[in-house]
Amino acid sequence: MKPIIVLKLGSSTLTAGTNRISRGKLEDVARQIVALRDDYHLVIVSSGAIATARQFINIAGWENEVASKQAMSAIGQPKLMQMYSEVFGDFDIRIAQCLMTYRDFENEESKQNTVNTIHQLIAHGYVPIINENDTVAVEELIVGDNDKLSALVASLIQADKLVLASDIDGLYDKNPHLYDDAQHIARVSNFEEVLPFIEEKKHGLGTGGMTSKLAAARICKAHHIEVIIVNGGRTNFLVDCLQDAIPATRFVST
Ligand SMILES: Nc1ncnc2c1ncn2[C@@H]1O[C@H](COP(=O)(O)OP(=O)(O)O)[C@@H](O)[C@H]1O
Ligand SMILES: N[C@@H](CCC(=O)OP(=O)(O)O)C(=O)O
Repeated sequence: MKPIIVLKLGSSTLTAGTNRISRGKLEDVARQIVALRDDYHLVIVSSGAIATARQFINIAGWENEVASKQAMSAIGQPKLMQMYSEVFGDFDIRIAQCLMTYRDFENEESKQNTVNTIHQLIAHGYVPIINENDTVAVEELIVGDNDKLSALVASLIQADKLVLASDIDGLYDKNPHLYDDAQHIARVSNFEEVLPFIEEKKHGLGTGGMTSKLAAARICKAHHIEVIIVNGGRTNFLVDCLQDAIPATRFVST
């Protein structure tokens, strides 16, 4: 079997900084999958269900509370998958949807069923697109942004690499949004050294930020999976980061 790359795409990458899912970004990802598919199997962990719902429904009257977000996710998820299907279909990429929760990683039977499903899909040339099942679990809605989910998926299916698309070129020695003199970090081998570098701009609920990306990298390190944080706003970001052609942060898995 070819090595597996798990690619995590968050809402900010998928919307390309706008309030709509960017078909241009989906095309960019599709083109890269085509470029890589002789060498790798691709598995996508995608947020964006709520962002998709926002562009289809009049959100006035929908409170910004967890239950409303769950309902919006249920509305947006099939529309998001429709967009993936349309755009990826133009590139002859077939897709499948898997919805999961953290609890599925605690149950041996669920874990085995998940592995079987994903391996069957990739063996038949399908790209699994995974999101949290927001109807039955709300962990990522409240505290995360699918970073941890993507790390659990990568570990479970014994992926070769996890690529986390961010809104920034990776990790710096301090938050560049807060400090002009922040220095980029290309490689990390020691987590304890970099933890103090994280200083999130937003506080409270609803942001994963670098904190959840480091948590994801920590999970993967235990399974010897390389993690790369790259700026998903760059065109061709996945292919380029694999070739070390753009700035990114690699967490070496030795
Ligand atoms: N040391 C750091 N280096 C880089 N980014 C940092 C750092 N500390 C905090 N951050 C924040 O993490 C953000 C990237 O995390 P990401 O999960 O992609 O974004 P978000 O969850 O905000 O959509 C950056 O935009 C930045 O605000
Ligand atoms: N699962 C939900 C939300 C996950 C989430 O918070 O992700 P993100 O919007 O990338 O911070 C969705 O697809 O909209």
